[in-house]
Amino acid sequence: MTSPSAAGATPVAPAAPGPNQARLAVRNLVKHYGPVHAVQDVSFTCAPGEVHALVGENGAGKSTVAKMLAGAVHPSSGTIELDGAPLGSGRIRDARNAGVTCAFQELSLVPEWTVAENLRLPDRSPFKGFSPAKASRATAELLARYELDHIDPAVPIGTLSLADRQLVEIARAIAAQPKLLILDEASSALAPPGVQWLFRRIRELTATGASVIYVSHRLSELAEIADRGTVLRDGRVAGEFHRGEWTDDDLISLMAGREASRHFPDPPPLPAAAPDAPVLKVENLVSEGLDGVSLTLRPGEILGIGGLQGHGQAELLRALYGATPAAADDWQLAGHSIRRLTPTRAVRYGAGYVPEDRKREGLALQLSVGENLLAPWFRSFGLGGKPRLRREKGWLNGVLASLSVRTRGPHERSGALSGGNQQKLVFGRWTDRSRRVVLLHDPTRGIDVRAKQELYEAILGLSRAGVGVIWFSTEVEELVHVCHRVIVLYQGKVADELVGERLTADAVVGAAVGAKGNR
Ligand SMILES: Nc1ncnc2c1ncn2[C@@H]1O[C@H](COP(=O)(O)OP(=O)(O)OP(=O)(O)O)[C@@H](O)[C@H]1O
Repeated sequence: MTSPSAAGATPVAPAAPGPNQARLAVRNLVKHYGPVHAVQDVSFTCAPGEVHALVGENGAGKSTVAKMLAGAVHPSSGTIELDGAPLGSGRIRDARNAGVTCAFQELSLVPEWTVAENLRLPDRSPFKGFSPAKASRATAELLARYELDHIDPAVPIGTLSLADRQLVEIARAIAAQPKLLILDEASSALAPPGVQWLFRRIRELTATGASVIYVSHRLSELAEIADRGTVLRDGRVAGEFHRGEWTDDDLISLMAGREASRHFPDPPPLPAAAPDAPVLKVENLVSEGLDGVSLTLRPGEILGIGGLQGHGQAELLRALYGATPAAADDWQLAGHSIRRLTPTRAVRYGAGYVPEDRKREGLALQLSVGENLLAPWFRSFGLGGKPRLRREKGWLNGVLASLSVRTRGPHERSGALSGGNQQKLVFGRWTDRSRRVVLLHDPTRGIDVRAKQELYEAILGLSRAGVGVIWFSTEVEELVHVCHRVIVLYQGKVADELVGERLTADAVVGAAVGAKGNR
């Protein structure tokens, strides 16, 4: 550890590399977007075979650095060198030709194209110039080589789960055999087995001498995979850390610029005996991917949904919101008997939904922050459905402040916000709007540690206000610590229900892989 500080990390930029050490050398990088100083004077290096992490709170500048390395954004000033040759022209093609590939959290795949077509996409793809039949065969071989043979090369990529799309995105970046691979929150949609899959791929790649830039909010992943890392705060380098020489609290404090730590708050107590009428009840719910799920949700209850992605969690939440057709023997939502549910009706009855894919389903990026927060109520604003932001100013500013959304205000275009701050908007629209049931699909995905804490508090706030919460999380710890009760889905069915002493991480993971718990 190079640090003189008690926190175990150096609060200054790393020294410039020796001439033959660095594969990647980033020096004094700066990016301004008009008045926004997204990245200021950032320097770091990455050696061949090294995994270098970039960490920081939402809006700290990680993605902007990643995009400059990938050629998607032109730096305002500073230099980027790969094996001594200049990068940073702001052209993706130049970066790719130099041997840089990337996988982003916000997927760059074309939903309507097949898996095979998407894998053929980048210029440096191994399938360039192949006939469709040959490309399809090559895709199947490539998927098999990367342990992804469960994915059909011939299906449109938009029909896959977010996790599978993420795996394809990563596979595509790796298949080009880059010198430098950039993974920007590429693991955020992956459950533990998917993350281990990714680590296997990274180790194979670094064994060939390739370097990896790894952006993630999941500190446990960094401990396992990162050799070194740079902490960004407000666009600047706040410190550097080395494998095995840091603790979660060190990094969190550096990211936040103050003493901070991660803890999981306990859910508020539920009235023990009073069996309030459930705010939601379904018996034998059947839909695509769901094979007869029954559950009840009490007012104020936080019900976690566990299981590996693809076992019906997304389908369950979508069905309960009326976003996909579903039928049940008995279905009650906030006192309404349901035969057929639509999202409009679900909102009217008091339901809210945070979808899996915030960019495709959750936000209209061209609309302002305020319009996105008010989107579910557009109809109630009368003709044209455009809300008057000024009239809603108090509520809007309250939501933005309570979730610490980094924005210049309700009028800012949502597309200009960092990914984590966009995610907060999708959640924020359901707070404090007389909801009875809120359905959450992995809402802390891509969110930094401090923001997670704020989101946990916001979820607890819903619970205290009597709102029933159904929360699917890929982070098992969240389910175990912050939920009252957890049901684990396996192959579209409830495999286990865990509560009290039985609610442990091992039990959730065991049920997720189909192991029989000891009842
Ligand atoms: N196209 C843009 N126009 C204006 N401002 C932008 C643009 N892209 C990013 N920013 C701003 O630059 C800052 C850094 O954003 P960036 O996306 O790099 O953060 P980040 O650390 O990757 O955050 P997250 O963890 O939430 O993804 C933020 O204040 C963001 O609002």
